[in-house]
Amino acid sequence: QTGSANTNPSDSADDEYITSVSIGTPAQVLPLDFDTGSSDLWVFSSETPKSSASGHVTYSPSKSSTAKKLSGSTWSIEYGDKSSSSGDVYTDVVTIGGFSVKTQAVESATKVSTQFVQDTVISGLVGLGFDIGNQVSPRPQKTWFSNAASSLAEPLFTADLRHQETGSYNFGFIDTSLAKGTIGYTPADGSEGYWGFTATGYSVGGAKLNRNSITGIADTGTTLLLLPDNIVDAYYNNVESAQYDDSQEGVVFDCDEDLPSFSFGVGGQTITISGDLLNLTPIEEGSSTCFGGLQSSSDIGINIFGDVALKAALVVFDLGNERLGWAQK
Ligand SMILES: CSC[C@H](NC(=O)[C@H](Cc1ccccc1)OC(=O)N1CCC(N)CC1)C(=O)N[C@@H](CC1CCCCC1)[C@@H](O)COc1ccncc1
Repeated sequence: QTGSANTNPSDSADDEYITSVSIGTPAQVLPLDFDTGSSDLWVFSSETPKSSASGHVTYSPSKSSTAKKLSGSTWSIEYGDKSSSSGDVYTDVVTIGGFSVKTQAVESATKVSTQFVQDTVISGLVGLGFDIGNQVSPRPQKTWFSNAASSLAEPLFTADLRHQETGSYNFGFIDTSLAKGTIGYTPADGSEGYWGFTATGYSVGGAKLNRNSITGIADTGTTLLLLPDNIVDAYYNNVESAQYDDSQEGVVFDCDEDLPSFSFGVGGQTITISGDLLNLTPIEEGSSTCFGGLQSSSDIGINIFGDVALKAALVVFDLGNERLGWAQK
């Protein structure tokens, strides 16, 4: 069996990618953010304070004949951007891209932080990280993919995120036609719950790859490419107008600059992110100052190959072989 779901950028900055998910009987369809950087499936629900839930699609377990309360279970999660949510837990049928998991832990939010209240394009997250990262207590729950893996044709999924275009998450199969290059595989480290891996080197503007390895995570739930300061500096030294903007908390530059590409090596392949994928958006509507897609990871303590990097590739999250595959798109 397999599943295939379309995913769409949330706005002109490709800030988030939104995928429709069906929960319960009859199906309640919610727009969710698939996040390989976390391991909880949680949703805005009938238990979320009305003031917080306004503008969001919500899940009502009481309207689902297959919903069951997981009594005594609670959850609480905080993300890298300091957003947070918490609540209690139900199990229900969850269908993604035509594939159904009958008894999936659906974490219902009784509390959400301001960022989530304001972010009305999504009604929650589908964590696609490793089960060890699940935040339900007293008994941690499995992710939707972990529950699905044993019934899928192959225990893997692929992410094909695109700039201002519809992309896809495919489960149980690899559609190699989505990629131009060969898929290069490298071991994945799931010990922290993330999809950790090591890139073997990098280069700016099409130069030869150096051999400075970068250990980080492949994270669909993070917008930017977040790397060490020395790499960020080496990149922006090539951008005449680049400067650090305190209010934006990042490097900005003139929108009409021709940005160099950024390449990294992984699994014997070279993934090149074109300059225009690294020029995210004007810092404000109509501004001629743009915010960079490559920013520093120094205050997070972990390097993150987020959507800016993932958009350049077809990425295979291969749980069965504990490996990550990357192919140029
Ligand atoms: C340094 S992880 C920062 C990252 N959150 C982002 O990437 C957000 C995403 C967003 C949210 C709302 C509107 C627009 C964009 O976007 C930005 O932070 N930015 C984009 C816009 C830009 N102008 C400023 C910077 C993050 O916590 N991801 C987690 C999932 C995320 C949570 C928030 C909702 C969307 C999904 C997750 O994968 C990684 O969890 C951790 C990473 C490291 N240790 C702990 C947790």
